[in-house]
Amino acid sequence: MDNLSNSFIPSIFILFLICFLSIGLFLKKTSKAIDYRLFLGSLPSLVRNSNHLPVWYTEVFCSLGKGSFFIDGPIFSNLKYLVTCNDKNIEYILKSDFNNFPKGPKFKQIFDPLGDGIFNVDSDAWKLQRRMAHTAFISGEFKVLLSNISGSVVKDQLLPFLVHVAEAGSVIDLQELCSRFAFDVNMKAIFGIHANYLSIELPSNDLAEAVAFIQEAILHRFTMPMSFWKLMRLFGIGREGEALKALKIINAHFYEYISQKRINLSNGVKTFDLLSSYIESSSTQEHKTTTTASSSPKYDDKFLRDSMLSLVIAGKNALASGLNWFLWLVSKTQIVEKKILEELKVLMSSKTGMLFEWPCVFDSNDINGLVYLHAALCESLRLYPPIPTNSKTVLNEVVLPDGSLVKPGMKISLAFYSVARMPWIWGEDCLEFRPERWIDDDGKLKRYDSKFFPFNLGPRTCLGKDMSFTHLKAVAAAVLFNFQVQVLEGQNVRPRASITLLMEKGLEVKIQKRVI
Ligand code: HEM
Repeated sequence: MDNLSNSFIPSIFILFLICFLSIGLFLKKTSKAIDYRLFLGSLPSLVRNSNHLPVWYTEVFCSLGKGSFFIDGPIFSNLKYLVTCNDKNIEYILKSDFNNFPKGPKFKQIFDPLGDGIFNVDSDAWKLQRRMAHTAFISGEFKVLLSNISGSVVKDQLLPFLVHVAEAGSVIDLQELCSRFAFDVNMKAIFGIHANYLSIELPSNDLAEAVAFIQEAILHRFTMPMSFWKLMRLFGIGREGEALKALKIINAHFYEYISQKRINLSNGVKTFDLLSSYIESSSTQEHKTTTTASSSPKYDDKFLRDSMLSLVIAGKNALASGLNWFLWLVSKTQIVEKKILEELKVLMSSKTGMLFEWPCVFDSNDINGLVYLHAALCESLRLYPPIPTNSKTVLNEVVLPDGSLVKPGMKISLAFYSVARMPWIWGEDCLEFRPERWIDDDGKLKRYDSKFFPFNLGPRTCLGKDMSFTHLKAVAAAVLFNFQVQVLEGQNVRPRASITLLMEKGLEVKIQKRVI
Protein backbone atom coordinates (compact mmCIF):
# COMPACT_ATOMS: atom_id res chain seq x y z
CA MET A 1 0.00 0.00 0.00
CA ASP A 2 2.82 2.30 0.94
CA ASN A 3 4.53 1.59 -2.38
CA LEU A 4 1.31 2.25 -4.21
CA SER A 5 0.74 5.57 -2.51
CA ASN A 6 4.41 6.48 -3.03
CA SER A 7 4.08 6.30 -6.81
CA PHE A 8 0.36 7.10 -7.04
CA ILE A 9 0.35 10.48 -5.35
CA PRO A 10 3.17 12.04 -7.44
CA SER A 11 1.61 10.60 -10.62
CA ILE A 12 -1.75 12.13 -9.80
CA PHE A 13 -0.02 15.39 -9.05
CA ILE A 14 1.87 15.38 -12.37
CA LEU A 15 -1.29 14.44 -14.25
CA PHE A 16 -3.16 17.22 -12.54
CA LEU A 17 -0.40 19.69 -13.40
CA ILE A 18 -0.38 18.64 -17.06
CA CYS A 19 -4.18 18.99 -17.27
CA PHE A 20 -4.02 22.35 -15.51
CA LEU A 21 -1.34 23.66 -17.86
CA SER A 22 -3.05 22.28 -20.95
CA ILE A 23 -6.33 23.88 -19.98
CA GLY A 24 -4.42 27.08 -19.41
CA LEU A 25 -2.76 26.91 -22.80
CA PHE A 26 -5.95 26.31 -24.68
CA LEU A 27 -8.50 28.05 -22.51
CA LYS A 28 -8.65 31.53 -23.79
CA LYS A 29 -10.73 34.61 -23.63
CA THR A 30 -10.54 35.68 -27.21
CA SER A 31 -11.41 38.66 -29.31
CA LYS A 32 -10.70 38.54 -33.03
CA ALA A 33 -7.24 40.04 -32.63
CA ILE A 34 -5.97 39.13 -29.15
CA ASP A 35 -5.98 35.99 -26.98
CA TYR A 36 -5.77 35.96 -23.21
CA ARG A 37 -4.54 32.50 -22.15
CA LEU A 38 -4.85 31.44 -18.56
CA PHE A 39 -1.13 31.10 -17.78
CA LEU A 40 0.54 32.84 -20.67
CA GLY A 41 -1.64 35.93 -20.72
CA SER A 42 -1.52 37.79 -24.02
CA LEU A 43 2.17 37.01 -24.59
CA PRO A 44 1.54 34.59 -27.52
CA SER A 45 -0.48 37.28 -29.33
CA LEU A 46 2.19 39.85 -28.58
CA VAL A 47 5.01 37.66 -29.89
CA ARG A 48 3.00 36.69 -32.99
CA ASN A 49 2.44 40.33 -33.86
CA SER A 50 5.71 41.85 -32.71
CA ASN A 51 6.78 42.64 -36.28
CA HIS A 52 3.93 45.06 -36.84
CA LEU A 53 2.84 46.28 -33.42
CA PRO A 54 1.17 49.57 -34.46
CA VAL A 55 -1.04 47.74 -36.98
CA TRP A 56 -1.85 44.99 -34.49
CA TYR A 57 -2.73 47.44 -31.72
CA THR A 58 -5.20 49.07 -34.14
CA GLU A 59 -6.80 45.71 -34.93
CA VAL A 60 -7.19 44.97 -31.22
CA PHE A 61 -8.81 48.36 -30.47
CA CYS A 62 -11.24 47.82 -33.35
CA SER A 63 -12.09 44.26 -32.38
CA LEU A 64 -12.61 45.15 -28.71
CA GLY A 65 -14.52 48.31 -29.62
CA LYS A 66 -12.62 50.40 -27.06
CA GLY A 67 -9.55 52.58 -26.82
CA SER A 68 -7.52 50.78 -24.13
CA PHE A 69 -6.48 47.23 -23.33
CA PHE A 70 -3.93 45.48 -21.14
CA ILE A 71 -1.12 43.22 -22.25
CA ASP A 72 -0.54 40.54 -19.60
CA GLY A 73 2.58 38.45 -19.42
CA PRO A 74 2.78 34.82 -18.23
CA ILE A 75 1.73 34.06 -14.69
CA PHE A 76 4.37 35.31 -12.15
CA SER A 77 6.18 37.32 -14.88
CA ASN A 78 5.01 40.66 -13.48
CA LEU A 79 4.51 41.87 -17.05
CA LYS A 80 1.41 43.98 -17.44
CA TYR A 81 1.08 47.14 -19.44
CA LEU A 82 -1.66 49.30 -20.81
CA VAL A 83 -1.94 50.16 -24.48
CA THR A 84 -4.15 53.15 -25.15
CA CYS A 85 -5.22 55.23 -28.14
CA ASN A 86 -7.92 57.08 -26.22
CA ASP A 87 -7.25 60.77 -26.99
CA LYS A 88 -8.42 61.90 -23.54
CA ASN A 89 -6.05 59.43 -21.86
CA ILE A 90 -3.16 60.54 -24.05
CA GLU A 91 -3.78 64.22 -23.34
CA TYR A 92 -4.03 63.45 -19.63
CA ILE A 93 -0.75 61.49 -19.60
CA LEU A 94 1.30 63.83 -21.77
CA LYS A 95 -0.06 67.11 -20.48
CA SER A 96 -2.55 67.36 -17.60
CA ASP A 97 -0.76 64.95 -15.22
CA PHE A 98 2.68 65.07 -16.91
CA ASN A 99 4.75 64.62 -13.73
CA ASN A 100 3.05 61.33 -12.92
CA PHE A 101 4.22 59.70 -16.17
CA PRO A 102 8.00 59.81 -16.69
CA LYS A 103 9.73 57.64 -19.25
CA GLY A 104 11.09 55.62 -16.35
CA PRO A 105 14.31 53.78 -15.46
CA LYS A 106 13.70 50.81 -17.75
CA PHE A 107 13.46 53.08 -20.77
CA LYS A 108 16.78 54.66 -19.79
CA GLN A 109 18.49 51.29 -19.62
CA ILE A 110 17.18 50.21 -23.01
CA PHE A 111 18.18 53.52 -24.58
CA ASP A 112 21.53 53.68 -22.75
CA PRO A 113 23.61 54.32 -25.92
CA LEU A 114 22.01 57.79 -25.82
CA GLY A 115 23.53 58.46 -22.39
CA ASP A 116 21.99 61.47 -20.68
CA GLY A 117 20.64 63.15 -23.81
CA ILE A 118 17.21 64.83 -23.82
CA PHE A 119 15.45 61.83 -25.32
CA ASN A 120 16.52 59.59 -22.51
CA VAL A 121 16.19 61.47 -19.23
CA ASP A 122 13.49 62.54 -16.79
CA SER A 123 13.07 65.18 -14.06
CA ASP A 124 15.95 67.64 -13.45
CA ALA A 125 18.30 66.19 -16.07
CA TRP A 126 15.51 66.55 -18.64
CA LYS A 127 14.68 70.10 -17.53
CA LEU A 128 18.31 71.11 -18.04
CA GLN A 129 18.48 69.49 -21.48
CA ARG A 130 15.14 70.97 -22.50
CA ARG A 131 16.22 74.48 -21.45
CA MET A 132 19.42 74.29 -23.45
CA ALA A 133 17.77 72.81 -26.53
CA HIS A 134 14.90 75.28 -26.37
CA THR A 135 17.29 78.25 -26.23
CA ALA A 136 19.04 76.99 -29.34
CA PHE A 137 15.90 76.07 -31.29
CA ILE A 138 14.01 79.34 -30.79
CA SER A 139 16.87 81.68 -31.63
CA GLY A 140 16.40 83.83 -34.73
CA GLU A 141 19.82 82.77 -36.03
CA PHE A 142 18.75 79.14 -35.98
CA LYS A 143 15.54 79.83 -37.91
CA VAL A 144 17.49 81.64 -40.65
CA LEU A 145 20.03 78.82 -40.72
CA LEU A 146 17.26 76.26 -41.16
CA SER A 147 15.67 77.75 -44.21
CA ASN A 148 19.13 78.13 -45.76
CA ILE A 149 19.93 74.48 -45.04
CA SER A 150 16.71 73.19 -46.58
CA GLY A 151 17.18 75.43 -49.58
CA SER A 152 20.79 74.44 -50.20
CA VAL A 153 20.40 70.68 -49.65
CA VAL A 154 17.36 70.67 -51.96
CA LYS A 155 19.05 72.78 -54.66
CA ASP A 156 22.57 71.36 -54.57
CA GLN A 157 21.89 67.71 -53.71
CA LEU A 158 18.27 66.56 -53.99
CA LEU A 159 17.39 68.15 -57.36
CA PRO A 160 20.61 67.11 -59.17
CA PHE A 161 20.12 63.60 -57.79
CA LEU A 162 16.52 63.40 -59.05
CA VAL A 163 17.42 64.90 -62.46
CA HIS A 164 20.05 62.18 -62.78
CA VAL A 165 17.62 59.39 -61.77
CA ALA A 166 14.93 60.72 -64.15
CA GLU A 167 17.36 60.85 -67.06
CA ALA A 168 18.73 57.38 -66.34
CA GLY A 169 15.20 55.96 -65.92
CA SER A 170 16.45 53.97 -62.95
CA VAL A 171 14.49 52.64 -60.00
CA ILE A 172 15.31 54.07 -56.57
CA ASP A 173 14.23 53.35 -53.02
CA LEU A 174 12.39 56.49 -51.93
CA GLN A 175 12.75 55.59 -48.26
CA GLU A 176 16.54 55.46 -48.66
CA LEU A 177 16.52 58.80 -50.47
CA CYS A 178 14.50 60.43 -47.67
CA SER A 179 16.84 58.97 -45.08
CA ARG A 180 19.91 60.39 -46.85
CA PHE A 181 18.26 63.80 -47.15
CA ALA A 182 17.31 63.80 -43.46
CA PHE A 183 20.84 62.83 -42.42
CA ASP A 184 22.38 65.68 -44.42
CA VAL A 185 20.05 68.40 -43.15
CA ASN A 186 20.45 67.23 -39.56
CA MET A 187 24.24 67.06 -39.74
CA LYS A 188 24.28 70.61 -41.06
CA ALA A 189 21.84 71.91 -38.41
CA ILE A 190 23.47 70.05 -35.53
CA PHE A 191 27.20 70.14 -36.33
CA GLY A 192 27.43 72.57 -39.24
CA ILE A 193 28.88 69.70 -41.30
CA HIS A 194 28.23 69.09 -44.97
CA ALA A 195 27.90 65.29 -44.99
CA ASN A 196 26.92 64.85 -48.66
CA TYR A 197 25.30 61.47 -47.99
CA LEU A 198 22.68 62.28 -50.62
CA SER A 199 24.61 62.36 -53.86
CA ILE A 200 24.55 60.58 -57.19
CA GLU A 201 27.16 57.98 -56.22
CA LEU A 202 25.09 56.95 -53.15
CA PRO A 203 28.24 56.92 -51.01
CA SER A 204 28.47 54.88 -47.84
CA ASN A 205 28.82 56.82 -44.59
CA ASP A 206 30.00 54.98 -41.51
CA LEU A 207 28.36 57.46 -39.11
CA ALA A 208 24.93 57.30 -40.80
CA GLU A 209 25.11 53.52 -40.86
CA ALA A 210 26.22 53.33 -37.21
CA VAL A 211 23.35 55.59 -36.12
CA ALA A 212 20.85 53.45 -38.05
CA PHE A 213 22.33 50.28 -36.52
CA ILE A 214 22.08 51.60 -32.97
CA GLN A 215 18.39 52.30 -33.46
CA GLU A 216 17.78 48.75 -34.68
CA ALA A 217 19.76 47.32 -31.76
CA ILE A 218 17.69 49.37 -29.31
CA LEU A 219 14.51 48.08 -30.92
CA HIS A 220 15.65 44.49 -30.45
CA ARG A 221 16.19 45.10 -26.75
CA PHE A 222 12.42 45.58 -26.43
CA THR A 223 11.83 42.06 -27.69
CA MET A 224 13.98 40.12 -25.22
CA PRO A 225 14.52 39.93 -21.46
CA MET A 226 16.87 42.61 -20.17
CA SER A 227 19.24 40.11 -18.59
CA PHE A 228 19.67 38.43 -21.98
CA TRP A 229 20.77 41.46 -23.98
CA LYS A 230 22.90 42.68 -21.06
CA LEU A 231 24.74 39.36 -21.07
CA MET A 232 25.26 39.60 -24.82
CA ARG A 233 26.65 43.08 -24.36
CA LEU A 234 28.95 41.93 -21.57
CA PHE A 235 30.47 39.29 -23.84
CA GLY A 236 30.31 41.54 -26.92
CA ILE A 237 28.40 38.98 -28.96
CA GLY A 238 25.57 39.04 -31.51
CA ARG A 239 23.71 42.26 -32.22
CA GLU A 240 24.94 43.76 -28.93
CA GLY A 241 28.55 43.18 -30.01
CA GLU A 242 27.85 44.94 -33.31
CA ALA A 243 26.13 47.75 -31.40
CA LEU A 244 29.31 48.31 -29.37
CA LYS A 245 31.29 48.68 -32.59
CA ALA A 246 28.68 51.12 -33.95
CA LEU A 247 28.92 53.14 -30.72
CA LYS A 248 32.68 53.37 -31.10
CA ILE A 249 32.23 54.87 -34.56
CA ILE A 250 29.63 57.34 -33.29
CA ASN A 251 31.82 58.37 -30.34
CA ALA A 252 34.92 58.82 -32.52
CA HIS A 253 33.03 61.14 -34.88
CA PHE A 254 31.19 63.07 -32.19
CA TYR A 255 34.22 63.71 -29.95
CA GLU A 256 36.16 64.83 -33.01
CA TYR A 257 33.41 67.30 -34.03
CA ILE A 258 33.19 68.62 -30.46
CA SER A 259 36.92 69.13 -30.12
CA GLN A 260 37.13 70.81 -33.55
CA LYS A 261 34.23 73.08 -32.71
CA ARG A 262 35.82 74.10 -29.39
CA ILE A 263 39.06 74.97 -31.21
CA ASN A 264 37.18 76.99 -33.85
CA LEU A 265 35.18 78.87 -31.25
CA SER A 266 38.25 79.66 -29.17
CA ASN A 267 39.91 80.99 -32.35
CA GLY A 268 36.91 83.23 -32.94
CA VAL A 269 35.64 81.18 -35.91
CA LYS A 270 31.93 81.26 -35.24
CA THR A 271 29.34 79.31 -37.21
CA PHE A 272 25.76 78.86 -36.15
CA ASP A 273 24.66 75.30 -35.46
CA LEU A 274 23.20 73.49 -32.46
CA LEU A 275 26.57 72.27 -31.18
CA SER A 276 28.02 75.80 -31.14
CA SER A 277 24.93 77.04 -29.36
CA TYR A 278 25.27 74.30 -26.70
CA ILE A 279 28.98 74.99 -26.18
CA GLU A 280 28.32 78.69 -25.74
CA SER A 281 25.38 78.30 -23.40
CA SER A 282 27.14 75.59 -21.40
CA SER A 283 30.07 77.90 -20.70
CA THR A 284 27.59 80.53 -19.47
CA GLN A 285 25.91 77.91 -17.25
CA GLU A 286 29.28 76.70 -15.93
CA HIS A 287 30.19 80.24 -15.08
CA LYS A 288 26.91 80.70 -13.16
CA THR A 289 27.21 77.44 -11.21
CA THR A 290 30.88 77.41 -10.18
CA THR A 291 29.89 78.18 -6.60
CA THR A 292 27.77 75.00 -6.28
CA ALA A 293 30.21 72.90 -8.27
CA SER A 294 29.72 69.59 -6.46
CA SER A 295 26.00 69.29 -7.22
CA SER A 296 25.84 71.09 -10.54
CA PRO A 297 25.87 69.19 -13.83
CA LYS A 298 29.09 68.89 -15.81
CA TYR A 299 28.97 70.51 -19.25
CA ASP A 300 31.87 68.44 -20.53
CA ASP A 301 32.40 66.63 -23.84
CA LYS A 302 30.38 63.64 -22.65
CA PHE A 303 27.43 65.97 -21.94
CA LEU A 304 27.74 67.43 -25.43
CA ARG A 305 28.11 63.99 -27.03
CA ASP A 306 24.94 62.76 -25.31
CA SER A 307 23.01 65.90 -26.16
CA MET A 308 23.98 65.79 -29.85
CA LEU A 309 23.30 62.06 -30.24
CA SER A 310 19.75 62.50 -28.96
CA LEU A 311 19.23 65.30 -31.48
CA VAL A 312 20.59 63.21 -34.36
CA ILE A 313 18.41 60.25 -33.39
CA ALA A 314 15.34 62.41 -32.68
CA GLY A 315 15.64 64.19 -35.98
CA LYS A 316 16.91 61.91 -38.67
CA ASN A 317 14.53 58.98 -38.86
CA ALA A 318 11.39 60.86 -37.93
CA LEU A 319 11.96 63.39 -40.70
CA ALA A 320 12.80 60.68 -43.24
CA SER A 321 9.71 58.69 -42.29
CA GLY A 322 7.43 61.75 -42.49
CA LEU A 323 8.73 62.58 -45.98
CA ASN A 324 8.51 59.06 -47.34
CA TRP A 325 4.91 58.40 -46.25
CA PHE A 326 3.84 61.83 -47.48
CA LEU A 327 5.29 61.36 -50.98
CA TRP A 328 3.75 57.89 -51.19
CA LEU A 329 0.30 59.10 -50.12
CA VAL A 330 0.35 62.01 -52.59
CA SER A 331 1.55 59.81 -55.44
CA LYS A 332 -1.53 57.62 -55.06
CA THR A 333 -4.06 60.40 -54.41
CA GLN A 334 -4.30 62.38 -57.65
CA ILE A 335 -6.79 64.93 -56.40
CA VAL A 336 -4.45 65.96 -53.56
CA GLU A 337 -1.45 66.06 -55.86
CA LYS A 338 -3.39 68.31 -58.28
CA LYS A 339 -4.34 70.77 -55.53
CA ILE A 340 -0.77 70.97 -54.21
CA LEU A 341 0.51 71.65 -57.72
CA GLU A 342 -2.10 74.36 -58.28
CA GLU A 343 -1.06 76.10 -55.06
CA LEU A 344 2.62 75.91 -56.04
CA LYS A 345 1.89 77.13 -59.55
CA VAL A 346 0.08 80.21 -58.27
CA LEU A 347 3.01 80.94 -55.99
CA MET A 348 5.62 80.47 -58.72
CA SER A 349 3.69 82.57 -61.25
CA SER A 350 3.36 85.39 -58.73
CA LYS A 351 7.16 85.38 -58.46
CA THR A 352 8.35 84.70 -61.98
CA GLY A 353 5.38 85.11 -64.33
CA MET A 354 4.30 82.05 -66.30
CA LEU A 355 7.81 81.07 -67.42
CA PHE A 356 9.31 78.52 -65.07
CA GLU A 357 12.86 77.32 -65.22
CA TRP A 358 13.29 73.59 -64.77
CA PRO A 359 13.99 72.37 -62.17
CA CYS A 360 12.21 75.08 -60.18
CA VAL A 361 13.55 76.00 -56.77
CA PHE A 362 11.20 77.50 -54.18
CA ASP A 363 12.21 79.97 -51.51
CA SER A 364 11.60 78.48 -48.03
CA ASN A 365 10.07 81.74 -46.81
CA ASP A 366 7.48 81.65 -49.60
CA ILE A 367 6.38 78.05 -49.19
CA ASN A 368 6.09 78.34 -45.41
CA GLY A 369 2.74 80.11 -45.78
CA LEU A 370 1.12 77.61 -48.19
CA VAL A 371 -2.12 76.43 -46.57
CA TYR A 372 -2.98 73.37 -48.66
CA LEU A 373 0.55 71.99 -48.58
CA HIS A 374 0.65 72.41 -44.80
CA ALA A 375 -2.75 70.70 -44.48
CA ALA A 376 -1.60 67.80 -46.66
CA LEU A 377 1.50 67.33 -44.50
CA CYS A 378 -0.53 67.37 -41.28
CA GLU A 379 -2.93 64.84 -42.77
CA SER A 380 -0.08 62.55 -43.75
CA LEU A 381 1.52 62.86 -40.29
CA ARG A 382 -1.88 62.10 -38.74
CA LEU A 383 -2.21 58.86 -40.70
CA TYR A 384 1.46 57.87 -40.51
CA PRO A 385 2.98 59.42 -37.35
CA PRO A 386 6.76 58.90 -37.72
CA ILE A 387 6.98 57.91 -34.06
CA PRO A 388 4.06 55.47 -33.89
CA THR A 389 4.06 54.79 -30.14
CA ASN A 390 5.41 56.48 -27.04
CA SER A 391 6.16 54.79 -23.77
CA LYS A 392 5.55 56.08 -20.23
CA THR A 393 5.78 54.68 -16.70
CA VAL A 394 3.26 55.29 -13.90
CA LEU A 395 4.49 56.89 -10.64
CA ASN A 396 1.29 57.02 -8.57
CA GLU A 397 -1.84 54.92 -8.97
CA VAL A 398 -4.49 56.75 -10.93
CA VAL A 399 -7.68 56.16 -12.89
CA LEU A 400 -7.35 57.47 -16.44
CA PRO A 401 -10.18 59.44 -18.11
CA ASP A 402 -11.58 56.28 -19.76
CA GLY A 403 -11.71 54.44 -16.41
CA SER A 404 -8.51 52.34 -16.82
CA LEU A 405 -6.74 51.87 -13.49
CA VAL A 406 -2.94 52.09 -13.70
CA LYS A 407 -0.60 51.21 -10.86
CA PRO A 408 2.89 52.40 -9.82
CA GLY A 409 5.66 51.00 -12.03
CA MET A 410 3.26 49.94 -14.78
CA LYS A 411 4.20 50.80 -18.36
CA ILE A 412 1.80 52.57 -20.70
CA SER A 413 2.15 52.48 -24.44
CA LEU A 414 0.55 55.44 -26.21
CA ALA A 415 -0.58 54.14 -29.59
CA PHE A 416 -0.34 57.28 -31.75
CA TYR A 417 -0.67 55.30 -34.98
CA SER A 418 -4.05 53.93 -33.90
CA VAL A 419 -5.51 57.32 -32.87
CA ALA A 420 -6.00 58.37 -36.51
CA ARG A 421 -7.83 55.12 -37.27
CA MET A 422 -10.60 55.40 -34.67
CA PRO A 423 -13.88 56.74 -36.15
CA TRP A 424 -14.95 57.96 -32.69
CA ILE A 425 -11.89 60.26 -32.63
CA TRP A 426 -11.40 61.36 -36.25
CA GLY A 427 -14.84 60.64 -37.77
CA GLU A 428 -16.16 58.02 -40.17
CA ASP A 429 -13.75 59.13 -42.90
CA CYS A 430 -10.75 58.73 -40.56
CA LEU A 431 -8.93 56.35 -42.91
CA GLU A 432 -9.10 58.76 -45.85
CA PHE A 433 -6.20 61.00 -46.79
CA ARG A 434 -8.21 64.23 -46.82
CA PRO A 435 -6.20 67.44 -46.25
CA GLU A 436 -9.46 69.42 -46.38
CA ARG A 437 -10.21 68.39 -42.79
CA TRP A 438 -7.41 70.78 -41.76
CA ILE A 439 -8.88 73.84 -43.51
CA ASP A 440 -11.81 75.90 -42.17
CA ASP A 441 -14.52 77.72 -44.17
CA ASP A 442 -12.36 80.87 -44.31
CA GLY A 443 -9.50 78.94 -45.90
CA LYS A 444 -7.44 79.06 -42.69
CA LEU A 445 -5.66 76.15 -41.04
CA LYS A 446 -7.52 74.35 -38.26
CA ARG A 447 -5.77 73.02 -35.15
CA TYR A 448 -6.52 69.74 -33.47
CA ASP A 449 -4.12 69.98 -30.53
CA SER A 450 -5.98 67.52 -28.33
CA LYS A 451 -6.06 64.65 -30.82
CA PHE A 452 -3.06 65.21 -33.11
CA PHE A 453 -0.04 63.63 -31.41
CA PRO A 454 2.68 63.02 -34.04
CA PHE A 455 4.86 65.62 -32.31
CA ASN A 456 3.85 64.57 -28.80
CA LEU A 457 2.00 67.02 -26.56
CA GLY A 458 2.60 68.99 -23.36
CA PRO A 459 6.00 69.78 -21.81
CA ARG A 460 7.83 67.18 -23.95
CA THR A 461 6.46 68.39 -27.28
CA CYS A 462 8.95 67.83 -30.10
CA LEU A 463 11.41 70.71 -30.32
CA GLY A 464 12.04 70.05 -33.99
CA LYS A 465 8.43 70.55 -35.10
CA ASP A 466 8.89 73.88 -36.91
CA MET A 467 12.22 72.73 -38.28
CA SER A 468 10.55 69.60 -39.65
CA PHE A 469 7.79 71.52 -41.41
CA THR A 470 10.40 73.76 -43.03
CA HIS A 471 12.29 70.74 -44.39
CA LEU A 472 9.16 68.79 -45.33
CA LYS A 473 7.74 71.71 -47.32
CA ALA A 474 11.01 72.38 -49.10
CA VAL A 475 11.27 68.78 -50.28
CA ALA A 476 7.56 68.36 -51.04
CA ALA A 477 7.51 71.49 -53.22
CA ALA A 478 10.73 70.67 -55.06
CA VAL A 479 9.89 67.03 -55.73
CA LEU A 480 6.22 67.38 -56.65
CA PHE A 481 6.56 70.50 -58.81
CA ASN A 482 9.47 69.17 -60.85
CA PHE A 483 8.85 65.43 -60.99
CA GLN A 484 6.23 62.72 -61.09
CA VAL A 485 6.86 60.00 -58.55
CA GLN A 486 5.72 56.65 -59.97
CA VAL A 487 5.43 53.94 -57.36
CA LEU A 488 6.26 50.54 -58.88
CA GLU A 489 3.26 48.24 -58.84
CA GLY A 490 2.97 45.05 -56.83
CA GLN A 491 4.60 46.38 -53.65
CA ASN A 492 2.91 45.53 -50.39
CA VAL A 493 3.42 48.79 -48.54
CA ARG A 494 3.06 48.29 -44.81
CA PRO A 495 4.76 49.58 -41.67
CA ARG A 496 7.32 47.43 -39.92
CA ALA A 497 8.19 47.34 -36.25
CA SER A 498 10.68 50.06 -35.56
CA ILE A 499 11.12 53.00 -33.25
CA THR A 500 10.14 55.10 -36.26
CA LEU A 501 7.44 54.13 -38.73
CA LEU A 502 9.37 52.71 -41.65
CA MET A 503 8.03 50.85 -44.67
CA GLU A 504 8.77 47.17 -44.35
CA LYS A 505 10.58 46.86 -47.68
CA GLY A 506 11.25 50.46 -48.57
CA LEU A 507 9.48 52.00 -51.57
CA GLU A 508 10.64 51.42 -55.13
CA VAL A 509 9.84 54.31 -57.42
CA LYS A 510 10.70 55.78 -60.80
CA ILE A 511 11.05 59.50 -61.26
CA GLN A 512 9.90 61.39 -64.37
CA LYS A 513 10.30 64.99 -65.32
CA ARG A 514 6.98 66.83 -64.83
CA VAL A 515 5.72 69.22 -67.44
CA ILE A 516 3.57 71.91 -65.79
C1 HEM B 1 8.51 64.83 -38.86
C2 HEM B 1 9.51 64.90 -38.01
C3 HEM B 1 9.44 64.70 -36.53
C4 HEM B 1 8.46 64.11 -35.75
C5 HEM B 1 7.15 63.52 -36.22
C6 HEM B 1 8.92 64.17 -34.37
C7 HEM B 1 8.21 63.66 -33.30
C8 HEM B 1 8.64 63.68 -31.99
C9 HEM B 1 8.00 63.01 -30.88
C10 HEM B 1 6.76 62.14 -30.95
C11 HEM B 1 8.73 63.26 -29.77
C12 HEM B 1 8.48 62.73 -28.35
C13 HEM B 1 9.35 61.53 -28.15
C14 HEM B 1 9.37 61.01 -26.74
O1 HEM B 1 8.92 61.68 -25.81
O2 HEM B 1 9.86 59.88 -26.55
C15 HEM B 1 9.82 64.11 -30.17
C16 HEM B 1 10.75 64.61 -29.30
C17 HEM B 1 11.79 65.38 -29.70
N1 HEM B 1 12.09 65.80 -30.98
FE1 HEM B 1 11.05 65.40 -32.64
N2 HEM B 1 10.13 64.78 -34.34
C18 HEM B 1 10.48 65.12 -35.63
C19 HEM B 1 11.63 65.74 -36.02
C20 HEM B 1 12.54 66.29 -35.17
C21 HEM B 1 13.72 67.00 -35.59
C22 HEM B 1 14.14 67.27 -37.04
C23 HEM B 1 14.37 67.36 -34.47
C24 HEM B 1 15.64 68.14 -34.32
C25 HEM B 1 16.80 67.74 -34.58
C26 HEM B 1 13.59 66.89 -33.33
C27 HEM B 1 13.92 67.08 -32.01
C28 HEM B 1 13.23 66.54 -30.94
C29 HEM B 1 13.68 66.64 -29.56
C30 HEM B 1 14.90 67.39 -29.06
C31 HEM B 1 12.77 65.92 -28.79
C32 HEM B 1 12.80 65.69 -27.28
C33 HEM B 1 11.84 66.62 -26.57
C34 HEM B 1 11.80 66.34 -25.07
O3 HEM B 1 11.92 65.20 -24.63
O4 HEM B 1 11.66 67.33 -24.32
N3 HEM B 1 12.50 66.24 -33.80
N4 HEM B 1 9.75 64.34 -31.52
